[in-house]
Amino acid sequence: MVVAAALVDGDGRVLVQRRPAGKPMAGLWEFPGGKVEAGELPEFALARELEEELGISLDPGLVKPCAFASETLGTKHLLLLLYTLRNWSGTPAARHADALQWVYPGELHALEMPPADVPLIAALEKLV
Ligand SMILES: Nc1nc2c([nH]c(=O)n2[C@H]2C[C@H](O)[C@@H](COP(=O)(O)OP(=O)(O)OP(=O)(O)O)O2)c(=O)[nH]1
Repeated sequence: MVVAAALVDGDGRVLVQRRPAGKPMAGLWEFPGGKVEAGELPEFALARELEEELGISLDPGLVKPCAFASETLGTKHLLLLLYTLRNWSGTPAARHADALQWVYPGELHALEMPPADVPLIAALEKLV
């Protein structure tokens, strides 16, 4: 199970990051996040991952469920839970990704994203 967040700024743009060389799906744009560890609540896993990947801190109670994807990836099955987040502390910085960008949800269609993310764009367009 993987949790990810669309950080939403005051203009209604969302943050995406580019997966670095050496990782599966390198070069694709994704929502910051990562795997939920055993015994961890999803919202706390998300707060941990966003601290590690972006250097921001957040209240796990303030993330809002947005959509999910269920997709077979090679020999594994991915359950991806996407949340939105509008309040956090700190300025996001690319600690793991090789680039960050803020885009309007409609602009996500033009980015190369993992297959599981593509159906999530429509949900974000409605919610943001
Ligand atoms: N973070 C994130 N992962 C995604 C998205 N879409 C998608 O298919 N994935 C997949 C890619 C990976 O197979 C998996 C996330 O694993 P990861 O390896 O990036 O996560 P992690 O940060 O826990 O990584 P690591 O410690 O194993 O390096 O979910 C997305 O939008 N965001």
